[in-house]
Amino acid sequence: MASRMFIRSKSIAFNTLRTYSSSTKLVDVSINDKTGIATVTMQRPPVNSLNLELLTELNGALQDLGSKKIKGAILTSSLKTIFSAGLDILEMYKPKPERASAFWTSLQDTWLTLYSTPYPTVAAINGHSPAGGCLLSLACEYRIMVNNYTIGLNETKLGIVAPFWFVASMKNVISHRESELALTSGRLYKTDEALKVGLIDETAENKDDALAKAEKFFARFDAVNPIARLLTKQELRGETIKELEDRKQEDLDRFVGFLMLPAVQKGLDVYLQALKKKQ
Ligand SMILES: CC/C=C\C/C=C\C/C=C\C/C=C/C(=O)SCCNC(=O)CCNC(=O)[C@H](O)C(C)(C)COP(=O)(O)OP(=O)(O)OC[C@H]1O[C@@H](n2cnc3c(N)ncnc32)[C@H](O)[C@@H]1OP(=O)(O)O
Repeated sequence: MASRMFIRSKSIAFNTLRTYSSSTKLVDVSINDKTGIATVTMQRPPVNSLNLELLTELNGALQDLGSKKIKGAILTSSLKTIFSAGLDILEMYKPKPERASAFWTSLQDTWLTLYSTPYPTVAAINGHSPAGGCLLSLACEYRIMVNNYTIGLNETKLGIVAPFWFVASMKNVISHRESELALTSGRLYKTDEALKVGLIDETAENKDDALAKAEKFFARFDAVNPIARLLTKQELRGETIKELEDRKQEDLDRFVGFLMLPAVQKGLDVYLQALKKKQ
């Protein structure tokens, strides 16, 4: 990507641990030379809502890492209290059909990339993570969440329906029963509740603690053959990936068609007004 800036800073004393860094406006990537761990940071204030541009940059960054020799990648946020507020509602509210198509395709592609990375992935969830934010976390292999935030697929609360691959992502992590209860009611779990049902794997005191715990997770693979690890991951995730690949166009058509329904637009309008009135 033309706007991407590559910096190699081996000789800079204060930055010796970040020998590779690639930063776009919305996504920062740094690779720690000592540990081989990449940190991918979403940085779209105020809430890291996922719009076309953020998703495109995120997908590009995750794909670039596939060609590097890294031990693993951590997905996190630059914001103090929010991992990601999910899909940018403004991409769905009164959308132009071409923009809505490009937006949804970029979400499908980002999920496909993240769900199938050759390198291990951890979501360091350092803030609230509703809906699309939860989806990104679910696409990682391991989730570590800072205390006192919320996470879940709350789509029904917006009057919208989580597509089949959102549901599959959830069901591949927590039980079918718990998924049904959570998705139909649009439940957002607090960090400790998410741990109890297995939606997250560990809790953390703060972001630094989450990053340190992520490093320990990657260390589990020190004695594991990387090809065996990857083939096992593919075996476990392949069916879900194939289903979206096979039904990509159908899923896109459903999304765009769904957005054009007056009742859906009305629901989004009410939700947006409620968000604004909150202050
Ligand atoms: C059959 C099926 C076929 C097709 C399916 C069709 C449709 C399904 C499609 C998609 C699934 C959708 C997935 C999603 O991700 S929808 C988004 C869900 N997200 C949320 O519900 C989160 C909403 N936000 C919040 O709860 C809070 O903002 C949050 C807890 C994240 C942060 O709270 P805080 O108090 O720190 O900030 P706020 O003052 O609330 O927000 C600041 C600012 O940001 C705006 N905002 C917040 N979230 C979003 C968002 N997701 N998109 C756009 N804008 C957002 C908020 O309005 C404030 O704006 P302003 O007042 O102008 O400052």
